[in-house]
Amino acid sequence: MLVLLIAGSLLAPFLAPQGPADSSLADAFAGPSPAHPLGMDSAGRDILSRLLHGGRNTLGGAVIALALALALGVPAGLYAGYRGGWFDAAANWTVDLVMALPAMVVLLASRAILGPNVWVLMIVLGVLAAPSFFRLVRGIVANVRGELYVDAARVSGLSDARIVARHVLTVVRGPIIIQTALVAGIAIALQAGLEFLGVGSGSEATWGAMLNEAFQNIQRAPALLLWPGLALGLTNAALVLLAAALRDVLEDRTGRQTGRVGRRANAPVPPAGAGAVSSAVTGTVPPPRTGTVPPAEASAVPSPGAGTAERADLLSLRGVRVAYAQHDGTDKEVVHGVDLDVRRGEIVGLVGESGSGKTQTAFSVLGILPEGGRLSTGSILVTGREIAGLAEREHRALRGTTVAYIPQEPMSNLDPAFTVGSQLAEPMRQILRLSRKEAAERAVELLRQVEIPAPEQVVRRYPHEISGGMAQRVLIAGAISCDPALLIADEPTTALDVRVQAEILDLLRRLREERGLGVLLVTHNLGVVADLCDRVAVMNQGRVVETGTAEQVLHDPQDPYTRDLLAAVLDSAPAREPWRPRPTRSVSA
Ligand SMILES: Nc1ncnc2c1ncn2[C@@H]1O[C@H](COP(=O)(O)OP(=O)(O)OP(=O)(O)O)[C@@H](O)[C@H]1O
Repeated sequence: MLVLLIAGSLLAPFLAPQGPADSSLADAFAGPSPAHPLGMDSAGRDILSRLLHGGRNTLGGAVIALALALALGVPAGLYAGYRGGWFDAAANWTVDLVMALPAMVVLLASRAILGPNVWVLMIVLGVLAAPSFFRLVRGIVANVRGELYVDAARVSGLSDARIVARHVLTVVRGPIIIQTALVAGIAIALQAGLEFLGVGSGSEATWGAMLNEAFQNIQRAPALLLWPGLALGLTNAALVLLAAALRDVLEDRTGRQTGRVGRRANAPVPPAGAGAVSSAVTGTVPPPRTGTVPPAEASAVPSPGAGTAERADLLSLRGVRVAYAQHDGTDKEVVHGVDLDVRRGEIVGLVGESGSGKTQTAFSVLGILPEGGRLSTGSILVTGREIAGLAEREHRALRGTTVAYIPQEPMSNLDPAFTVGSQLAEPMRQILRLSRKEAAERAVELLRQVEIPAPEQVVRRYPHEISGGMAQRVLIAGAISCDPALLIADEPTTALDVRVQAEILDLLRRLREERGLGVLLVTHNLGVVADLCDRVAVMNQGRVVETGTAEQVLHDPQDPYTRDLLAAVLDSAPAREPWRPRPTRSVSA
């Protein structure tokens, strides 16, 4: 539609039956005829000709306003955002000043001073619109400037111009295109508004001037309003749709690039207040952050070929397949029919190299597959109950109470705005319906259970006041707070130093013994498996290639992939002596 409107305006001299100002008073208000398909206006001018020529002026004016706004706003925003310093301060000050001016008043004043010329008004409008581009670009560039990859580019010797062209422009280009479409719509509407109010030049045909003229004759020939109104409405609608479509395309592209990391359940908790916070702490993992419930589980059906071997009492997967919908309408399967069992009181390691499908398998049990992902077929029994195909609401009720989750990065899963105690207490108040006092007491008790010294003080601390190891214990305390039967731990020790890792593994072992918990431990660390797990399932490329007791799999691997995995462990180096403090030596001269 935009292309049609623009082409019609550009080709106006060839398409229009006559000049926009040619009039024949005898034909005033004449209806449509073969020579004048849209009829004549109050001065006997051909409406079609005025519409086409008016498009030239209206759209041309908007192009001038836009070009000026872009030329002023974008380079200034790039420079200010990238360099900062005095230019940034001065530019921000100027922009604040311009934005504080009421646009309509400035336009009216400009007309009084510079004369009633529509092009001049569009130049003034361009200056007034430039700050919106400046702010948009400056904000994005200032963020990108702090990214590690920009530092890396600087360190590798790239010039500033090259860094801006390569790393910065690619990020701001999308928002600029969207903003351009929106500002174009605003420029057209403002210009038409000015003409309608009679503030424009009046001598040139524009859609606004046509509206003005039609409005003056609304009693006599209301149909005159139709054509300029339609042209303005369609142009603005087309621009808004274009902006929306561009945003969808560009967001989709960024989503595809970053979606996987962004949607991992161990990504930072969104700033959604205590509810979201507490869910991370309890292991009641929040639903996918994209805001849409995964269509996933609803369509899952136990596969006919699901294995028939005896199924474990706590967690039992048969023939579980996870697939992601692709943009071309096809499905990409990332987990291809996994069978897995965890019995009560058992710790099962799910091992495999990065990308082998461990997390996708765990997420399918938790019902938190990222957007686009779904459990396509398979059966998942949790404490004997089939949860494949469960609605999101029912799945949520299971999380925390029956299945709890311990994420990988403890610090990013605690909200810096709340104390440890309140983050632990909130879910217990909601799920277990404990009073504030009972929940606070139980939070202290839980911290004691996970061997945090002085728990009465720790509950009052904020996450930045505790260590990474302590934060992981807090998350474990949260995970067991609502007494689940199954813990799913995703690389729970990866972010911790070796000594703390060993303590956390001891803690998991003790919890299993005391509470009879079953644990599914997602890891690629075979040392952790050897230390902690009773049984192991080895995954490769979305399939379980070997299962067995930890002893069997680690000492007598049957599958070539497992053998490769074990061979890749650098264990031939002699173990270091345990660390001991050195005896103090006296230093003699
Ligand atoms: N949102 C997604 N869309 C499409 N494919 C995905 C998505 N998330 C993961 N995958 C694919 O699923 C496969 C398995 O990923 P998964 O996260 O389960 O691996 P993993 O074994 O847990 O690896 P890691 O140890 O690195 O976390 C990978 O090939 C990955 O590319």
